[in-house]
Amino acid sequence: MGRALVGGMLASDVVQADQIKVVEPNAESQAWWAANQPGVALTELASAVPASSAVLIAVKPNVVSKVLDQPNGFWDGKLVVSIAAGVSLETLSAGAGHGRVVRVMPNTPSLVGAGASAYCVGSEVTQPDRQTIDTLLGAVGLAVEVEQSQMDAVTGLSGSGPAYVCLIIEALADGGVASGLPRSLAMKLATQTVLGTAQMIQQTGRHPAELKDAVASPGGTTIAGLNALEQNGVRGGLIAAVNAATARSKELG
Ligand SMILES: NC(=O)C1=CN([C@@H]2O[C@H](COP(=O)(O)OP(=O)(O)OC[C@H]3O[C@@H](n4cnc5c(N)ncnc54)[C@H](O)[C@@H]3O)[C@@H](O)[C@H]2O)C=CC1
Ligand SMILES: O=C(O)[C@@H]1CCC=N1
Repeated sequence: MGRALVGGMLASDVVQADQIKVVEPNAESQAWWAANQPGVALTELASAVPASSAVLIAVKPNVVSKVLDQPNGFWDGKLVVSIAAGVSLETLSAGAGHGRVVRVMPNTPSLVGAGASAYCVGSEVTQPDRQTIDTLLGAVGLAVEVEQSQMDAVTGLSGSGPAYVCLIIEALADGGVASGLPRSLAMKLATQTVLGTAQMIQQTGRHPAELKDAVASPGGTTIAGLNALEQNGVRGGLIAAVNAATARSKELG
């Protein structure tokens, strides 16, 4: 996720590579950064943080406290931003030793500038800090401020959502193959159908139910397909997916 965010921010020109330092202990991942983002410096936490105004923590949730556990005063004056699922503002504040902390839930389409991020802020976050966050996240897609109480549900919906949509696209393509289309054509058509439908909903502002009804001719093909979806519980399955991921985000916290 850190790669997607940095990649999207660099592509949008909102930051330059020489403004970013990456701390990454894993050798394979270091090699990825060197090969794919050669302008970004790889360094250690002890030298990166004192030279920076803001820090983005993009490690697994159970590693956040370990990263924050540094000598007294280490995080003073730094805007500390975490994207870890379930890790609360209170945990971030306790670790950083101050309330200038931000909890973000981004998603992977940030890599192509089409992300959806929601964030909530700690007690000492200033208006300019908010603008910094809006600028950085806004450069890679939609950025909205929410209440912390909404963060687990955001995680279950938009944070995990790209995986659900990938599964749906893959399954649509499988259906095309099952019905006789070559794999590459089926994948192209499935992907463009999901992209185009999302754009149509966004640009027309019309309710998905209305746009769905407009596709379904009486006695036609679409209503036969919709009937199969309802019989197989697709609607309930997606609702259950968001609920399960929301519950897991609560557990991680
Ligand atoms: N993958 C996703 O779509 C999303 C992930 N997130 C959050 O982003 C965080 C990272 O998730 P992923 O990118 O999926 O995991 P990942 O395992 O791909 O990335 C974590 C990275 O942290 C590095 N790391 C481990 N210990 C470290 C340390 N002490 N200092 C610096 N780096 C260290 C690892 O080597 C690895 O490269 C998680 O907290 C997750 O909840 C949030 C939104 C979406
Ligand atoms: O699966 C996860 O835990 C992370 C958080 C949201 C998306 N990926």
